[in-house]
Amino acid sequence: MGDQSCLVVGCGAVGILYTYILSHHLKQSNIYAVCRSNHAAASENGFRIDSEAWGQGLTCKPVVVGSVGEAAEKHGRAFDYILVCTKSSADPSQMAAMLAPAVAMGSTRIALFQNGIAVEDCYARAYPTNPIISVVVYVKATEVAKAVVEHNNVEQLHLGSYPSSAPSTPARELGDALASGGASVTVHDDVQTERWSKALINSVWNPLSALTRLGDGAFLMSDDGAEEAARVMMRETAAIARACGVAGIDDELVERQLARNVARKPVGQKMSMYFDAVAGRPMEVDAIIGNVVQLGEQHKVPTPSLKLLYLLVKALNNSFAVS
Ligand SMILES: NC(=O)C1=CN([C@@H]2O[C@H](COP(=O)(O)OP(=O)(O)OC[C@H]3O[C@@H](n4cnc5c(N)ncnc54)[C@H](OP(=O)(O)O)[C@@H]3O)[C@@H](O)[C@H]2O)C=CC1
Ligand SMILES: CC(C)(CO)C(=O)C(=O)O
Repeated sequence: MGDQSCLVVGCGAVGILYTYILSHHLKQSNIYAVCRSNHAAASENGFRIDSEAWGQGLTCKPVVVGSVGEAAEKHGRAFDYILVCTKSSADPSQMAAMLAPAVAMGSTRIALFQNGIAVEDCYARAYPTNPIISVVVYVKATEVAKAVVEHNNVEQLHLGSYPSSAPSTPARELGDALASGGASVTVHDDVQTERWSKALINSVWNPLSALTRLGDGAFLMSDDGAEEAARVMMRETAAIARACGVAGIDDELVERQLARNVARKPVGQKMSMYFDAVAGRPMEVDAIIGNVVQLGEQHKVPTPSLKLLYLLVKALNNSFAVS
């Protein structure tokens, strides 16, 4: 991948972390970063990361652009890789269409560094002959100032091709590049098990965090019935995963994931949806819970608790547009 080119779309917390990682492997002049609100700061100073895992004051200077079109024009040809690191709160089909000037049909590898379920679908539909790489991201990182990211010591990526029947080489090669830059990477033949394993957490705890404004531990302390309510919703997500044919998502895994929340009593962790909610920003409602509920309906899985959680968080999201 050394001489290859990469376009990063969505240069917030996750985009900046993995631009930095790739800058160890690719020439910085071959890495283009589409920046919006942090365009001025990134153009002037590049990206800066303070990480408990990797060190303080880390920097990299990709080619900063304001749009995908500008990137394609400056680069003069399509990119070998596109990393999509936006939140999937906007219409994903619009985001997929937006990539077009930078994509060589059939060859540009499009990697989605995003939370949620079925986030790959729009990209696979828009670019049916391109390799799509699904990336499940475990980090805790925040853009604390324009183009400056704070990252704790958690970092783990799970990669796989989408659909899982597609050739695994693109995911393996991107995995090798990220690992050689210092990321912790596991490449899977079927990454959907990892996606759904994380969805057990995100589909339940992100909406709970946004609606209650509590960390997971504090939610669990709020009532004797809180743990059972969370378990029921996580089990509903697991049942949908199984109905979709995803292996390894059983109630034992639900208990292992729930144990992490329980261990964080009495305060715990607030999820990304909480931070979007308090800022009144659009939340990743469809990707994180809406698509899960929809798949449940398609497969006729009864999910009364998860559906109620979805309706509540969707209404909260709508309130940001009207208030
Ligand atoms: N941060 C974390 O710890 C984790 C995040 N994730 C997931 O990773 C994904 C990215 O999250 P994160 O990095 O935190 O999000 P951020 O909000 O920090 O960054 C998103 C970036 O995307 C940019 N963006 C949005 N739309 C566009 C667009 N149309 N064109 C160009 N840029 C755009 C935003 O620009 P602007 O500032 O102008 O809005 C922002 O810079 C999400 O799916 C999230 O759920 C997963 C695990 C952990
Ligand atoms: C669960 C967590 C914190 C993991 O990174 C996350 O994905 C989120 O907050 O959306």
